[in-house]
Amino acid sequence: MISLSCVSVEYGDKIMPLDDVSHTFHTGTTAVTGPSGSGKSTLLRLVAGLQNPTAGTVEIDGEPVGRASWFSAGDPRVSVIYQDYRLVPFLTVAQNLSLAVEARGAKSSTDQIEAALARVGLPSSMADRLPGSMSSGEQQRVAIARALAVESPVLVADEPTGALDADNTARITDVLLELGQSDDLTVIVATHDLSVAERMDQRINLGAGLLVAAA
Ligand SMILES: Nc1ncnc2c1ncn2[C@@H]1O[C@H](COP(=O)(O)OP(=O)(O)OP(=O)(O)O)[C@@H](O)[C@H]1O
Repeated sequence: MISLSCVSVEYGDKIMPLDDVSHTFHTGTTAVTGPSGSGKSTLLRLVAGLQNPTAGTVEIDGEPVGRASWFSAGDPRVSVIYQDYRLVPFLTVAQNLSLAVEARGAKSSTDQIEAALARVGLPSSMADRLPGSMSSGEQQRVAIARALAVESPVLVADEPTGALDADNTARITDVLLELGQSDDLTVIVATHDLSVAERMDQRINLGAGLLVAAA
């Protein structure tokens, strides 16, 4: 359970995308929608511990999210998935996953990497491919597998289908839904795509600094 209590974020020039927002995210998938600039990415960064709120608190299971600093890669309980995948282009799929695991101070194994790939529907034969030789949808699956390999209970995905066609959007949405339903993960997805948002278990909408639960 992720709790935001009275959270505000103010940037310079009095830009205040989040103004005294409180919300609880439960296991399963939640879509965060709202117009461009409404604070969706800001909200995800707060949950991931990549940015501190100006006011208020963010907690995961009652423990504060790690304070963001130049020395921190964010809260280890949270993995971030980006629209542009952010895979290291000169490392194989397996090496990309190992790097993420080892950056968190753990040891990676072939079994663990193949299991993470299988959970997103990729065969182990893809482990030795370079990202550039894969389709956009496959690269996004690798990025999700990387997030799974580090075994974080929380996934935040910032426009994960923004660069994908309709078929791949549907497939990646299937993967995220499956992770929320069968793996008991808390998955928060910022999206402009209402076809993605509609399929999530819960939806919230941001606008004018406020957060409104959506149907
Ligand atoms: N580091 C920053 N410094 C100053 N202003 C910022 C910073 N980061 C975000 N903002 C501003 O805060 C507001 C919210 O930005 P954010 O990226 O969270 O919105 P968003 O809903 O994710 O937008 P989009 O859908 O276009 O990605 C915007 O007006 C943005 O310009």
